[in-house]
Amino acid sequence: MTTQIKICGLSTPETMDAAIDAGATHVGLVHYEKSPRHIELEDAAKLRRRVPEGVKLVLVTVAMQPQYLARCYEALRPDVIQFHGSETPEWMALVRKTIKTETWRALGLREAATLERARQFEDCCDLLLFDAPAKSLPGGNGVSFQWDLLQGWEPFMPWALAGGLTPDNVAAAIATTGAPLVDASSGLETAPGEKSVDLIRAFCEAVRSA
Ligand SMILES: O=C(O)c1ccccc1NCC(=O)[C@H](O)[C@H](O)COP(=O)(O)O
Repeated sequence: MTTQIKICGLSTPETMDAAIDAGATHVGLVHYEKSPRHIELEDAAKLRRRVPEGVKLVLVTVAMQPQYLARCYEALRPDVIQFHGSETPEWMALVRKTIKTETWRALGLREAATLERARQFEDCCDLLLFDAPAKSLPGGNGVSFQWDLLQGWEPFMPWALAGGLTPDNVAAAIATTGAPLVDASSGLETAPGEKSVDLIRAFCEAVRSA
């Protein structure tokens, strides 16, 4: 099974095109003002138009208010809404019912117990994104977590791996966890929020070679 690739935190046409050309299956836009990858809706809508059929646009949100989430959805029509804040299963189920789009729940994986607690999201989202626990930001911190926490875990729903992934460590991450989808952001940047075309290409190549 080919590992799927999400390049997250894109903000320019050049890097969006590079991610798509390099074979990313998912491209992420962060709409969260505290992030160095924050993109305004107007600019996000322009990038949305560069995403072809077959590549999924992921809108990354953090505890967004309902009305504003609806406005963002209308502006971007993302294929996936990623919840990266403290959104509850009830809230996510409501969104999924109302907006009828694929939803992902990001979870900071610090201990094995989190994998059990994750079952509460089984019926209210389509995928669990295991990331490093929140630090200065809810996500996008460029920090890996203990991948061996996932060894022996029997997935009860689709899942993905994030947190500190780079072209140099992603093969080991896949070998350790068997992740069906890998998600990277900071590790593909030369400065906070500045994605590198070369690092995007190298990451996608490293996943394909893993
Ligand atoms: O990327 C951000 O700045 C961000 C800010 C707030 C919430 C989520 C954010 N990113 C979500 C992602 O899916 C990242 O790709 C994921 O956390 C991995 O990031 P990194 O460790 O930098 O590769």
